[in-house]
Amino acid sequence: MTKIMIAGGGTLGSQIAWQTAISGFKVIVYDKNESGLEDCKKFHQRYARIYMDKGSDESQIKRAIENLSFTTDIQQASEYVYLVSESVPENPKIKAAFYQELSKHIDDSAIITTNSSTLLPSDFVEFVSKPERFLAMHFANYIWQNNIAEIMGHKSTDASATEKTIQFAKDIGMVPVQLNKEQNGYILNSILVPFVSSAMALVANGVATHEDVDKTMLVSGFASGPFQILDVVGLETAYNIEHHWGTLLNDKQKLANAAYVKEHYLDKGKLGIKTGEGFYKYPNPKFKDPGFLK
Ligand SMILES: NC(=O)c1ccc[n+]([C@@H]2O[C@H](COP(=O)([O-])OP(=O)(O)OC[C@H]3O[C@@H](n4cnc5c(N)ncnc54)[C@H](O)[C@@H]3O)[C@@H](O)[C@H]2O)c1
Repeated sequence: MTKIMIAGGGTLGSQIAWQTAISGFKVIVYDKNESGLEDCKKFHQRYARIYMDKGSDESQIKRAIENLSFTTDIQQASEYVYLVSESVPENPKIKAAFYQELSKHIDDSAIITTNSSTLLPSDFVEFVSKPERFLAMHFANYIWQNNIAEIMGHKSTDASATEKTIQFAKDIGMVPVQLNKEQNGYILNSILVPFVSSAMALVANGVATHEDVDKTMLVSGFASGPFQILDVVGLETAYNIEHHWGTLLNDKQKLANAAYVKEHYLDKGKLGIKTGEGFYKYPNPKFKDPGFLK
């Protein structure tokens, strides 16, 4: 059976792993931290319930669980792998170190994909052993309903690696969209990141509360408010993006957004839905109150 390696078992890696396993592939989740693997297994219990609510039967759930294995050993994870999907933190140093380590163990025939939200495959090309088999395959949070896969190569990605990645995306139930050239943030995050970043600026600058920002967008016809989205994304990832791009572009507002999120949320262990609290408290966030939009 075709074996897929998911690197990083956090918010997105856990979802890609589950979706891949329930689609019939053997999946090994590699995480540097034992706690990352434990969290991943807990996320999977939640996804099992969500998928059953969406119509999966018990035998499909059982098969997904049987298809999944977990390790902190990158050498073991790399054996006989057809495709790697990387979801380690949105931090260039961490990703570069991961690719350097992976390159020591992975077979030359494997396709290697990054799920980075805003970085480019060409940022990491020097750290992978076979650049021609390296590209981005970017998923969206809540993979079971937001089933997009943005496929984006760099200048020397082989057409055959791209085609195989598109086929894999289809095989796991995604709608693949191929970009014509590299773009930080692909299509989705080229639009979404400025949206949530502007919302963070309003709150960090004391213009409005996060609740009033969300209320404004919801009453104006948006399906979700930016702070609802940020809690789903996870505030560590939001912080990493604002901090990285703020530093690189010398963008003081992005750095102020990052500092605000760190002080008020990360330092207090409030990382979003995954820890039960971010901008809102779960399972009964304020935006679910009947009077929220009044
Ligand atoms: N959260 C989202 O909504 C979202 C959506 C699309 C893409 N992404 C991208 O996916 C990637 C992961 O984001 P996330 O939100 O899942 O992060 P996360 O913080 O929830 O999970 C990261 C996981 O990686 C593990 N890890 C840390 N260093 C590692 C290493 N060197 N090797 C292996 N594992 C390591 C951590 O233990 C953790 O389990 C980022 O590049 C992010 O931009 C995130």
